[in-house]
Amino acid sequence: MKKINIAVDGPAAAGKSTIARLVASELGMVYVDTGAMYRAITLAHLAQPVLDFETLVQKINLKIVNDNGQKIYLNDEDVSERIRENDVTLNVSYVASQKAVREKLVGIQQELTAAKGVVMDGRDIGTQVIPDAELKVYMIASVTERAERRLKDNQQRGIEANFEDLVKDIERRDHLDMTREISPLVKANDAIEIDTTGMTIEAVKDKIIALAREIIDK
Ligand SMILES: Nc1ncnc2c1ncn2[C@@H]1O[C@H](COP(=O)(O)OP(=O)(O)OP(=O)(O)O)[C@@H](O)[C@H]1O
Ligand SMILES: Nc1ccn([C@@H]2O[C@H](COP(=O)(O)O)[C@@H](O)[C@H]2O)c(=O)n1
Repeated sequence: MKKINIAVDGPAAAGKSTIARLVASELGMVYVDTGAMYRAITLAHLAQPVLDFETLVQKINLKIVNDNGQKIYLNDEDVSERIRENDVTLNVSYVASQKAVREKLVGIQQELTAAKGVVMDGRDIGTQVIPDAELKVYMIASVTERAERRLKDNQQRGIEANFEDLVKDIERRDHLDMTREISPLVKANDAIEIDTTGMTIEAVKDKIIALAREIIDK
């Protein structure tokens, strides 16, 4: 069976991580959520806001563990849930726009994908991290559907949220991610766009599995 990498990019709350995790599990591939890595560095920044980013990224110890989903450790502390809280979400796009942060994380992400067999989701995977990925998906959904999904998410996590604020935050983060100077969120020329508005999780997962199998089983 041919080993491939799958890049899944798209705006906030489009469904990337959920689907990428399911696709990786069904195909026996490794799943990497790169947003969690930017969120972990944001958490470190919030703890030491005066530290410059070049020093911060050298000082911190980031560890990703694939154990039936992905866990992320910052200086040996499991921060997988903490990074989803509102203070991190409000600051992550700013931190992710920093050159030193992107250089550090893209380097780690490229090491993780060098041996193939990875489903990686984020904003710049198909354009910057693994431009040679055998399959690239650009996942979108309407802002209202994405806000509804994130609202349910946050409620399940016990994170305070309301629909109108989520619409604003999603639009804010999309704008920041799409207009930043370094590695903006943009659909790769060879990416397949999937609009998941109104699609079930299962239907989206099956669509990507079918696309992947066309390549793997060639
Ligand atoms: N097709 C779908 N239909 C309904 N709900 C979905 C669908 N895809 C994902 N979801 C739900 O939407 C929420 C957000 O999905 P997910 O976190 O995977 O999005 P994301 O694109 O990775 O977001 P972010 O980039 O902000 O981390 C999750 O609760 C997930 O279960
Ligand atoms: N490859 C990536 C992944 C994420 N980001 C930035 O992190 C923010 C949080 O990502 P989520 O997937 O957890 O929403 C995102 O809004 C981006 O600003 C990135 O720059 N590159």
